[in-house]
Amino acid sequence: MTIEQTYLNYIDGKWSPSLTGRVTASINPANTNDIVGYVQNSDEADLELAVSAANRAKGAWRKLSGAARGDYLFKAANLLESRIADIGETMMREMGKTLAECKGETARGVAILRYYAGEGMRKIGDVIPSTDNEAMMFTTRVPLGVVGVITPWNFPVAIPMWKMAPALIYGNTVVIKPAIETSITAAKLLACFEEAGLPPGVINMVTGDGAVIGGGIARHPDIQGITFTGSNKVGKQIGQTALSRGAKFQLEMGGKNPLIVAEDANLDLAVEAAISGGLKSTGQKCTATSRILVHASVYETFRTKLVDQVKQLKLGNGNDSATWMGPCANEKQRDTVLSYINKGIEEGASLLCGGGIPADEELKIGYYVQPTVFDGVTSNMTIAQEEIFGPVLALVPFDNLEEAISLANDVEYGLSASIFTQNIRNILAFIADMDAGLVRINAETAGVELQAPFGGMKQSSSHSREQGQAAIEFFTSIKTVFLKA
Ligand SMILES: NC(=O)C1=CN([C@@H]2O[C@H](COP(=O)(O)OP(=O)(O)OC[C@H]3O[C@@H](n4cnc5c(N)ncnc54)[C@H](O)[C@@H]3O)[C@@H](O)[C@H]2O)C=CC1
Ligand SMILES: O=C(O)CCC(=O)C(=O)O
Repeated sequence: MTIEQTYLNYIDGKWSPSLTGRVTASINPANTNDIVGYVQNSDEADLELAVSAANRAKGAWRKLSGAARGDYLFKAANLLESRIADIGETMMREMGKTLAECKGETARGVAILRYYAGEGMRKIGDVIPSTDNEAMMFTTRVPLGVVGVITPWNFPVAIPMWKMAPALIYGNTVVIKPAIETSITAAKLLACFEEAGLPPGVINMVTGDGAVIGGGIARHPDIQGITFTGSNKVGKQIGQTALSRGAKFQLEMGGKNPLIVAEDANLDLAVEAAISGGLKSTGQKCTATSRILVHASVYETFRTKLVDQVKQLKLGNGNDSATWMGPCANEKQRDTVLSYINKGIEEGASLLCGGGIPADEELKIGYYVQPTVFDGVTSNMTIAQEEIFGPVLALVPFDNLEEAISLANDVEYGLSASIFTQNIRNILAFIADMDAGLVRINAETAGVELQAPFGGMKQSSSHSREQGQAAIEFFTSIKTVFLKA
């Protein structure tokens, strides 16, 4: 059904096959008969070439003005904008979310690029009064050098962009290892930078196995900074490896995000937010809602409305405009989600809807899981504690807001959290006491804005922040200058 193309690594300004001679198929999770293309299954020798190229390019790139680097990013943004349809479709075929979501995310990639292109013209330091009145003291910022970017499959454009664009604008060169599942989408992003004329070696891509190429990035002595989004397990390994050799690292990892529905909430809006925040992208967002804490007085009404609407969600291939929810992104993810559902049942939660693979014959060719809602979930259950990364919602009742916030905080994660209420006291208590890097009032837990800092508390991140102007903190070092005639 497709003309399968082979996509290459991008190293030192050239597209090249891996030295291994091996490729891996990128499979459409909505239809496993559809091979999107083949990507390079590289090894450390390929990574070595990419790091050497980035190392050679870094001196000239950092010497350019921020405005000159910004011009390249503006050009890449225009190219990406002109390819939203193609890149959105490629993303949809590689990881399964709906075409509308994929095109929307690609447009978000354009906006991220333009935002950071503009950053090239903004201030990078402060003047600080010296105790010596004949001296001048100020800060400036310098790039780290070569930055390794390790990205997941759930946001194949936005996450690489919000890491690569600030890395580049602040004067670093880049070696990216995208998730193997979405490496063709990544190759199409790299083509935008190539055609924007970025000098050879400034941006490089090596595709392959996580432990080999991602692990190689973490270990490589010529990579000064590593930025990662993905699982806690891998993030922690990368952090430890980077720390042991003194490299800077930034980790964005999991979430177990609560949505609190207070007794005065607008229940229709809260249901809409629970469905959109919990089930869009098949629940595969680190900001996805996974626990819904509902005041006892509105619990039954909320539960009925929620389940009625979840039952109506249409599953299918993201290329069908009637589809609301696509498949899980890969077989392993589908199996993980199913094993969490089974665990929920074993541990005594009641299944209200969903709970398995859909029966529809046409969905048998993909990694689909029914949108699932559990009732009677208590905080000690696995499904209330661990990140599922799938279309599973757990309902938990509460009697007062203090109890709700305490339940909401009773997990190892602290990424995002929402409350639906009209009560200013509730809102203020939630803002003050909720342990999350992103707190949202009368809005769903997912959906971050590119101009604002993003990151989590507790086990959700390495306590750094990405996006907006916060990105400068990771991608540069401060140099304090004391100047006297
Ligand atoms: N925070 C988020 O947005 C994401 C969270 N996850 C969580 O992780 C779970 C597993 O998903 P995976 O795709 O397997 O995540 P993962 O953490 O294995 O993969 C993320 C990235 O790290 C790379 N990687 C894998 N092993 C590595 C290693 N040893 N050293 C360096 N890099 C390595 C992968 O190739 C990919 O590029 C999901 O079920 C979900 O809970 C997954 C993707 C995104
Ligand atoms: O909610 C969003 O837009 C961002 C989510 C995210 O960063 C993630 O899932 O990794």
